[in-house]
Amino acid sequence: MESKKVSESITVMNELVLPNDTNVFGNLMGGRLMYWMDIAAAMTASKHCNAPCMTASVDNISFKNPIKLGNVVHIEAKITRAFHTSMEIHLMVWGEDNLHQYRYESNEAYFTFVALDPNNKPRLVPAVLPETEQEKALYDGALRRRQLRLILSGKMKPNDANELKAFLNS
Ligand SMILES: CC(=O)SCCNC(=O)CCNC(=O)[C@H](O)C(C)(C)COP(=O)(O)OP(=O)(O)OC[C@H]1O[C@@H](n2cnc3c(N)ncnc32)[C@H](O)[C@@H]1OP(=O)(O)O
Repeated sequence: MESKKVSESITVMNELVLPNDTNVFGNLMGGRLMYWMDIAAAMTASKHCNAPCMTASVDNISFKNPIKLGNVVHIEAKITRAFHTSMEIHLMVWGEDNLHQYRYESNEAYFTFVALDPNNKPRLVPAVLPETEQEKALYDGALRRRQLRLILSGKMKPNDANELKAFLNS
């Protein structure tokens, strides 16, 4: 299976925060943002492997700054690395105030997707070819993040996580 570049599957999504999207403080609801992030990440995963994909896990999402009513939510989803049937997607989210022409960081997260075959069973995905320095750094870190999330979900024994152990002991 031929490797694919990160740039081949980037998704950029923009949404306007309307009153129905907000909480009692007049800011974007966290749950609505996670819904949009899931969609953006799923589009990147499916585009990378040309198959339908399921969300397998979501790493810690920390909300740095709330996004205000009337601002634009700008989401960028990029694949960092593919393993056998799973792919890690990195999401960056900004709020944009188009009237005053500035943007602010809202949050960042990693989602894991699994590609499915026509019988809804996991299927192999193409490898990722990182090109830029940032893509290479995200690619390198992906193996450790995968080991940590598999340990936390009870799917890997800590003793088997060699790269993570080496990193923690360095
Ligand atoms: C787009 C959406 O919103 S989809 C809706 C929400 N998502 C769902 O309902 C998914 C429900 N879960 C499932 O269907 C299954 O658990 C699946 C498809 C995610 C995984 O199926 P499993 O039978 O567990 O497959 P299996 O154990 O062989 O693992 C398949 C891959 O998933 C990875 N995986 C499984 N669980 C996790 C997890 N919790 N975190 C990260 N990766 C995981 C495995 O490491 C493996 O990756 P690899 O092939 O690259 O090594």
